[in-house]
Amino acid sequence: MTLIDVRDLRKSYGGRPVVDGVSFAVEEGEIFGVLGPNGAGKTTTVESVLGLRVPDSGTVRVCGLDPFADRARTTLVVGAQLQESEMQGKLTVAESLRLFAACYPRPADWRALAARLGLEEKLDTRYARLSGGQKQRLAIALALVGNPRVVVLDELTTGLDPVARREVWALIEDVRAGGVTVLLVTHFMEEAQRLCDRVAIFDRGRVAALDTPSGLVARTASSTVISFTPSRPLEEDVLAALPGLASVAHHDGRVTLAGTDETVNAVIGLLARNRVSAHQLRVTDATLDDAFLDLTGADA
Ligand SMILES: Nc1ncnc2c1ncn2[C@@H]1O[C@H](COP(=O)(O)OP(=O)(O)OP(=O)(O)O)[C@@H](O)[C@H]1O
Repeated sequence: MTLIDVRDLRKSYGGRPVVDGVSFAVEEGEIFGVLGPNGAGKTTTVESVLGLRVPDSGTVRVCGLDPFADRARTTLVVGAQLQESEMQGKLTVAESLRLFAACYPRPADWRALAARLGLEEKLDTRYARLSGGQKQRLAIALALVGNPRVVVLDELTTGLDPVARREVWALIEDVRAGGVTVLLVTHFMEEAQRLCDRVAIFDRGRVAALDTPSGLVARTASSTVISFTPSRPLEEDVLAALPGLASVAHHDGRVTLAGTDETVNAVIGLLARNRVSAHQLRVTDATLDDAFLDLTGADA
């Protein structure tokens, strides 16, 4: 069942299109990632899904509701952690969670949620006194406290340390196991690769590619990376003639080739024929990072 349906969404600011015909559908129980360079239109899109921005044209449905026209009902089924949010500085963590829980007919147990997000020691701390990472955890807890069917998380783990980031990933996996559908905007490739069932890569207001993380990686010209230190230098034109080769790099006597399985087999044959031994030969799969760069020509 489709829970988020976005069709031909368009939005311009000052005559400049920033979302330029975006379409995608998120199925129930999915963790759907939205990736893209800065300014690609990700936040504008997800805030349209939340009914916080009015698109110029196109349609958005969340759990069958129009999030703008049906704002009140939408807020009961959709939780959100926005890229930037602020609570009243004097409210404590417990007060914020109680306040939000009171807005929903079927709230989660906010104490358990606070504990899960490592906030139990901070329940009596005022918002203004929380660290950036603690504010971020509270924002995630507030997104989940209404027991939503869909949760939209914009830069979920920005500002969290690596340990906290992994804890939050485990929490999101639990949330999904509980049947919640997740729309996740992220700049962290590892996060997308680890958590997301499917990913839409945004580029200049459009969806440049939409697939599973492994499907996106498989599409890159350089799906395999081979690196080794040859016992003697190999001729550049011989390397350049390798089948399936996407790129060659040299660093400190080490050769790094990006290519395909065919390239790996050809390199092994080449080394054997030339009686060149390869020290520390490594063959690794390309990552979502490589796919992202291939598709957008930009860094995340
Ligand atoms: N309210 C606004 N008024 C004018 N321009 C805006 C407004 N909101 C966003 N933009 C512009 O729209 C473009 C897309 O912004 P958006 O925040 O959707 O991108 P993003 O992909 O989420 O970027 P980031 O990764 O940096 O968060 C940007 O160029 C931004 O400057």
